[in-house]
Amino acid sequence: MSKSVKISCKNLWHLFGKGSAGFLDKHQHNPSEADLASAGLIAAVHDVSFDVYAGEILVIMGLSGSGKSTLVRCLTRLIEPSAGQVLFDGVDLLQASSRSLTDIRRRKMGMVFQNFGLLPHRTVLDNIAFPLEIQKVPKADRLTKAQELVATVGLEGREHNFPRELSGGQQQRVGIARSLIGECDVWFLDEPFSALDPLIRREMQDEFVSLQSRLNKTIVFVTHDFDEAVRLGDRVAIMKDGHLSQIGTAEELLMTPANDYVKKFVQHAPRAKLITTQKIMVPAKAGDISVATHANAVKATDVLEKIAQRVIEADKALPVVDAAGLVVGQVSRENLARALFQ
Ligand SMILES: Nc1ncnc2c1ncn2[C@@H]1O[C@H](COP(=O)(O)OP(=O)(O)OP(=O)(O)O)[C@@H](O)[C@H]1O
Repeated sequence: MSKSVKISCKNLWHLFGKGSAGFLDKHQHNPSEADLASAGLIAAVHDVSFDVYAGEILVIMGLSGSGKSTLVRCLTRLIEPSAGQVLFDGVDLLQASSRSLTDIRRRKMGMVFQNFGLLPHRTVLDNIAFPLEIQKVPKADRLTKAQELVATVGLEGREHNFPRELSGGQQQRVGIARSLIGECDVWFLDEPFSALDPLIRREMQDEFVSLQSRLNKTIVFVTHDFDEAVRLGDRVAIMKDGHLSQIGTAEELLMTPANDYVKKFVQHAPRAKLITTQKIMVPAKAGDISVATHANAVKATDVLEKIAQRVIEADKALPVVDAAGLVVGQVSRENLARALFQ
C-alpha cells in the first residue's frame, strides 16, 4: 500500500540577510557557498525537498544552527521561504492568500514550541481553551473541550492554577493540550522537551508516544537529541548547514549513512534495538526458499536484541523466516557480532 503524502516540500530555500530577494534567480537557484558568503547571506534552508507521510512522526534533527527551526517555520509559513513549494494536502501554502493560510493554520496545524508560550494571566483551562476562543466557539463548548484535554494530558486538579504555579513539565503539558484543541491534522513540535530535566523529559517522551498511539496525527518533531529522535520518530531527517543530509528510518541511517556527519550522529545509537535481522542475515538463494521446519527459526523483522540469545546459544546458523513462515535466509553468531560491533 502506498503511503499518502500529507506535506510535500520541494526545493525549499530560506536565506537570511539583506539582498536575499532576487539572489536565487540571479544564481539560477544554484549558488555556490562562495556566492552566498560574498553576498553576506545565510542559507538556513538550502534547497530542501522531502515528503511527510500521513500518520508518521518525522523527526528533524541536526546540530545547533543547522536550520531545523527555520525549516519547520517555513513548512507552516511562519517564516516566508525565499523559494520553493510547500504542498499541504496538495495545496501550495506559498500561493495561499493570508486568509486561507490563517484558516489552514487554525484548523489543520497544531504547534508547540520550546518556550511553551503560555498566557501568564490565564488559568490552565483558559490557556488550553484559548485557540477556540479565537475561533469564537461558545464559552461552554470550549471549556468542555478544554476539560477533556486536561484529562488527556494528566493535569486534573490543576485546571484553575496559573502557569507560574506549575512545574516546567506541567507547563509543557498545557502547551501540548492547547496545541491539540483545534483537532489539527498535523502537529509541529520544535524542541518541546528540551527545557525539561532528563527524568521528566523521558516521562514526557513516553506520554507523547502513548498520546500519539491514540491520536494518530501526522507529526513533525524537531530535536537535536538522537536518542529522542530514535525513541519517537518513524523516520529521521538530518540537517547540516541548511542542507538535508539524509532522511530515513533510524535503521537506514545506521546501516547506510550518507556521509560522516550522519555517521557521527548514529555512532552511539542502540544498534541492537534498531537493526532488524533481515539487514544482517545471509539471504537464501531464490530457488532455496522453503517452508520453515526448524523450531528455532527467527523472524526477519525481529530486532537483534530479540534474537541475540538464541543465536549465541545455537551451535550453527539459525534459519530466518518471513511473515509467511518461509525461510528467507540464515543468521550466525558472526553476522550478529559484526552488526553489533562494527
Ligand atoms: N533571524 C535571523 N537572522 C539571521 N540569521 C538567522 C536568523 N535566525 C536564524 N539564523 C541563522 O540561520 C541558521 C539556522 O538557524 P536555525 O535557528 O534554523 O537552526 P536550528 O538548527 O534550529 O538551531 P538550534 O538547534 O540552535 O535552535 C543559523 O546559522 C542561524 O544563525
